Parts: sequence; C-alpha cells; structure tokens
Amino acid sequence: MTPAARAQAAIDLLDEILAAARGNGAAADTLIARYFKTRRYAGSKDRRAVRELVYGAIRRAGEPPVSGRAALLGLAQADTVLASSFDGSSHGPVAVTAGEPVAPAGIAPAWLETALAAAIGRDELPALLDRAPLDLRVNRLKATRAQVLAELPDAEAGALSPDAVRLREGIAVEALPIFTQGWIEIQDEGSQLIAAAVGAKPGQTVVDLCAGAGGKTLALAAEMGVPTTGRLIACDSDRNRLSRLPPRAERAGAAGIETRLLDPGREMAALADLAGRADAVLIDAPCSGTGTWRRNPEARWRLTPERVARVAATQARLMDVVAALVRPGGALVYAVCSLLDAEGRDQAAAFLARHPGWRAAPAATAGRAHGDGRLLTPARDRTDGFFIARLIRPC
Ligand SMILES: C[S@@+](CC[C@H](N)C(=O)[O-])C[C@H]1O[C@@H](n2cnc3c(N)ncnc32)[C@H](O)[C@@H]1O
Repeated sequence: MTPAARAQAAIDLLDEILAAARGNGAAADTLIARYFKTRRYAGSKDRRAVRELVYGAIRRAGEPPVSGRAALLGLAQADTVLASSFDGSSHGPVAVTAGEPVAPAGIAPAWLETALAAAIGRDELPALLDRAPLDLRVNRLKATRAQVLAELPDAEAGALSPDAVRLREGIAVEALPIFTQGWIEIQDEGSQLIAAAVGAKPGQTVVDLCAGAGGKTLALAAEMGVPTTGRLIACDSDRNRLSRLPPRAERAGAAGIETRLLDPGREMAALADLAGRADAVLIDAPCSGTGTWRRNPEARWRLTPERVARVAATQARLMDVVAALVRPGGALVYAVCSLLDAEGRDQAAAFLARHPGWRAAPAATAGRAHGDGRLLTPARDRTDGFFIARLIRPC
C-alpha cells in the first residue's frame, strides 16, 4: 500500500470506529482485525502503519471527531509526511479544501476531563492516554518470578506487585511455552494489587463476584494455594466470559474453583447458601473503564453522563446485595478500573453511610489514599487507573 492508501484505510477505519462508538458497537481492535481479514493485499507493515495512524488519531482527539477524515487531519497537523498524503492520488484521500473540519486535540470530552481532574488533578490527565506496557503476573502455583525473568531477557520485575513482570514492548505472549505451561498470565500490575487487597489465604471461603474470565480469580487461587480446604467461588452474569475460566484454571494448575452464573438483579438466588460465610468477597465491579484508556482510548468517545450514572447504580446495588455474604469481621473488597469519584470514592463512602458498623481498612500499599480507599493512576503508579476499597464487616 502507498502512504496515501494507508491514510485512506485509516480514515475508513476511524469512520467505522466512530459509528461503533455512537451505536455501542464493536471495539476498535475488533474492527481493525475485521477490516484486514477482508483485505489480504495489506501486508504486515501496512497493517502496523494503519494501526499506528488509527490509534494516533484516536489518542489525539478528546471529543469524538465529526469524521474519520477530521480525526486524521488533526493528526496530520503535526506530521508533514502524513499531511502530504492528502494528495488526491488513486486509493488516497482527496486533497484538503479550505475550511474543512479538523478534530481539535484534547484528552477527553469536557465533562469527563472536569470529573477526572477533580479526582486526580489536571496534570495527570495526559498519562491516561499513554501507551501501556505489557504486564504479566507470574503464577506462583507453577513458577517463581526469577524463573520467568530468566526466560524473558527484555522483561523487568514490576515495582509494586511481587508477582509482576513488565515488558516494554508487546510480544505474542500467548505463543510462549511459559504461557502455555501456565507460568504466566497477562495482567496489569494494578489488577494484581486488587487481587492482593483481598488478602485471600489457604482455607478461606472467598467469592469473586464479577469474575469475568477469571483474571483475578486465578490470582486469588495462587494466593490460596488451591486445591486447599478452602473454597474459591467465581461468579459472573456473563455466561461466555465465565466459560473461559475453567480452561484457564486448568492451564494455571488451579483446581477446584467453583463457578456460578448469576442472574442480574437476582444474584442472591445463586448465592444464598454463602450468606454470612465468606471471609472475603471481591467486587471487581462493572464500570466506565476511565482507568483503561491506555488500552482502549476510543472508550472515552462512548461515555455519557447517563452511562456513568447507570453503571454507578449497578455498583451500589451489587455492594448492598453481596454485603450479606461477608461473615462478621470479613472483608468486602470493592474495585473499579475507573478514576471517576462517582464510581470509586463516593461509592465506598455511600456504602459505609448505608451500613453502620462497617469500616474501611487499608486496601493496598501502593497508590495514594483517596477517601476510604486507594487510587492508582498511570501517571504516578504506572498502572491502569483503579480505585480499591477494603471494607470490613463488624464482628
Ligand atoms: C471489570 S469486569 C471483571 C473483570 C474480571 N474480574 C477480571 O479480572 O478479568 C466486570 C464484570 O462484571 C460482570 N457483571 C456485570 N453485572 C454483573 C452482575 N449483576 N453480577 C455479576 N457480575 C456482573 C461483567 O459481566 C464483567 O465480567
């Protein structure tokens, strides 16, 4: 592909990504993969170059641009080579006309910038869109961090989690023998700290309420040394996600994890037998994902105040419902990969106000104190953005 043809491909993709953002369609990565599936003439260098253009344009535009072309013209403002590809050549973008819309540069839609700046300060906002490193979690059930580092000469030990290994450059981790043998999982170092905040121990009963495909469940299993005399119960309302957990657990050597599919709004129907019996319950709650823009920068084009309010209502409901599972003196660990106070600090404070006698305990050693929990941010902690609170039921 010529540079101009690559630019036109990026414009077409950006149009698709914008339409998906408006209509709650597929993620950018999925759309890019689909696009190239039907364009076999594009070689690996073309794909990489188009992807760079697409993500560069997405990262640069805080507000959703009016079109893919406006997004790429915005990126071209600081890139003369890209600007010169708007030359009207065949397969390339038509030449620029006077007064054409150009997407303004920005971090996020204005309402989100204001809300995030209130939580973390304006200085930290640009790092929300940095390129994320690739973090791995060493599976203690199968290997030590020293063994994994010996297999990955370009990796370094993570600074915050004892199991973290960080790669500066993305590599095809899933093709590595140490992956197929279950020594490692792909997991952001901040996510590893959420699992650690649960403080799960052998012999305990631990519930992972929103386990998804089990990223944190497997970290909990490694802490508990499964199989043990304890119980680890992974739940989710999404059958597909939850069905991906058993094969991962098998690879990780984490036998004995129970899975339970929950009916949203009727979660306790499947959990009643555990009432008052859990040493710890982790709610890795569904959230707006404002802390993960390093990986999904177009997610900020999808958010609306109404969406945040909806997800916040679900978070509060889940906390109230499953508090009943926690035994006296046990812990409810609440976490979101969002930096909005409406989903983090304010949720923990409102829960404590609604549940007299419960108290907040230290949730992690990393990050900064924020209300009744802790906040991890890309700028200060070099992790995705998270809020974590550890709430203790009265004895
Ligand atoms: C942040 S994700 C969890 C990620 C997962 N813990 C991990 O480490 O990979 C939130 C999860 O909450 C689930 N969820 C949403 N509503 C739920 C509900 N009412 N009960 C249980 N899970 C729910 C979603 O399906 C999603 O998998």
